[in-house]
Amino acid sequence: MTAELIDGKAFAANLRERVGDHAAAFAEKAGRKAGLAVVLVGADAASEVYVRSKGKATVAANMESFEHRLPADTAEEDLIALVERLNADPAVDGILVQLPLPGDLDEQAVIAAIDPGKDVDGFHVESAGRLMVGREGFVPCTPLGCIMLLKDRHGDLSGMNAVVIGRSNIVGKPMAQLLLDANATVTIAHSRTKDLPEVVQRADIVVAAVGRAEMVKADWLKPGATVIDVGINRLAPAEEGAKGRLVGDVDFEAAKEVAGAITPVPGGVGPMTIAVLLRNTLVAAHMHEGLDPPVGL
Ligand SMILES: Nc1nc(=O)c2c([nH]1)NC[C@@H]1CN(c3ccc(C(=O)N[C@@H](CCC(=O)O)C(=O)O)cc3)C=[N+]21
Repeated sequence: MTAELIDGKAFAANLRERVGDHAAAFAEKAGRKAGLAVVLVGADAASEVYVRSKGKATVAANMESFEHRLPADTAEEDLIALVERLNADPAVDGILVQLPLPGDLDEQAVIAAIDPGKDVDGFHVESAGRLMVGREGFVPCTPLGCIMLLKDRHGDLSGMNAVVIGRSNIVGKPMAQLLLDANATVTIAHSRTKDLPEVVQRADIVVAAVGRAEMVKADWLKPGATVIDVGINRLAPAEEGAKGRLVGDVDFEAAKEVAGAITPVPGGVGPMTIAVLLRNTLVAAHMHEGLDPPVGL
């Protein structure tokens, strides 16, 4: 058996297209475009790539992109002062501070400075709290993208056994909450979990978000399971000067012979993250203008 590929890239392109249409309508109504500010501290090469592709996708979706690049040795108070300026700027609907932050900048302190109404990453404690208690708020982009893919494939997730591997604040924990809200039976596994293969064996849905290349093996999977691979790991290049291959947290080649459906890396969850970021920004813009957020995005 060969698993169906879950084409996150195509799903994301479709979502970006719909966001773009709604964003054009928003600009007509509001007399301004929705705006996303991205703050990059330091010059991490991978972060540069993400920030550039976010900027391009933002403009392509009829929104305004504001990029702020600060040196790696920026003082925390200066970074927070920038966030506060963006909070006060009516052209900015969403603020994303690219993580991880270099040096000993306190990520929690910086995120806490973001106006929760502009927290399109969903990383603020207010956003996390709202998600946990079931109130409206911004949901982190990667897990929201994953649940969109799962609902698209399965419709109703009620009663399904879901195993989330990883317990980060940005993926594992919100992912588990979203699955719980969808009435799945949820297990969160992590580095201290005993007999992970046995835990994964019971799962109808596996979400792998550990950040370890090809860690999840095919023979752990229940045949027919749906596998969402959040990992983006670059393997060491075979030859000098070459770029290493990008792989997920799942041993894809073997897993696709057991799974019912699986996301590839690249082209799976990654593109969804950016599409959902644009979606969240457009929702924020509607709220800032007192307009009803677009339905069905
Ligand atoms: N505050 C904050 N918010 C973030 O959302 C955030 C962040 N910090 N820091 C870095 C991570 C990483 N991230 C990705 C987004 C898109 C792809 C993506 O589109 N990946 C492509 C491949 C890209 C490639 O070739 O490197 C894919 O999977 O097909 C990957 C990773 C958002 N992040």
